[in-house]
Amino acid sequence: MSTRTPLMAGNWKMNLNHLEAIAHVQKLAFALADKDYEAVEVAVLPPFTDLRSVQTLVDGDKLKIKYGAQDLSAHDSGAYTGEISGAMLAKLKCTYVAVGHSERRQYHGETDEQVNTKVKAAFKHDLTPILCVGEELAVREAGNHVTHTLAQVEGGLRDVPAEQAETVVIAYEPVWAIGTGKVCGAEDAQEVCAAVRGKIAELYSQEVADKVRIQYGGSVKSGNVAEIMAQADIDGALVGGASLDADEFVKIVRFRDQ
Ligand SMILES: O=C[C@H](O)COP(=O)(O)O
Repeated sequence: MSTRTPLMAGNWKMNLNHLEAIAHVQKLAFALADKDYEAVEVAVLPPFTDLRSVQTLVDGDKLKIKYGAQDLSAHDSGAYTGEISGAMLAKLKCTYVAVGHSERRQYHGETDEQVNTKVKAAFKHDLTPILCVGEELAVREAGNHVTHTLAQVEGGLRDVPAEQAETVVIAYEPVWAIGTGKVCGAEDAQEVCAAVRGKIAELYSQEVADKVRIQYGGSVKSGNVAEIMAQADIDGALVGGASLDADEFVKIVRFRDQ
């Protein structure tokens, strides 16, 4: 296990309205204790429409849980119907924003160039991007998963300076393991996460690479999280389905007890 502070982030995707979000975060806050936050950084990524409610709750009750968005616009403001800017997310005191999630790449055709622009937009507004990368099944079966994923890392971080890059979070999510119940074996996940760290060392320096947190995502549950977190280059999890169950997400945060 690494010495970097693990980040357990719940990506709610398009689930939980703002009232459900309040109840869910209250449940998490009730269950999590100071010792949990000392060991692990805990974050939730609710839908945009929940963020103001989550902010109000976190501020009002001085909760230690962090939150962020699932996407942001590459633009700061203007005629971009339906988009949400980094400035708007910063105003809501978001800490994180997911960028380039495979569902954005798949359903919205996001390219590495667009993802790169969004990574820069996040940094511009002092948000920490969670840069999502990972291969589809056919790529894995062809044995090209490492090359494919490293190209996404390089594309996503293009022209990002070292002082920003060292704060980025990379989420390695093999697409075939997302929401399918098929977990990438811990050693297979480690292979790619180690290669991602190596790529960051090559692009920047070993010092930068040692600081970057790399999450695994794809059917993470309380039953498999400990094995995943035991890998040297895995510093947390980006949890989809299992993060919608507060008790299960708390167990994932407490992976050391599993
Ligand atoms: O962002 C989270 C990932 O897409 C993983 O989702 P999942 O845990 O439902 O497989």
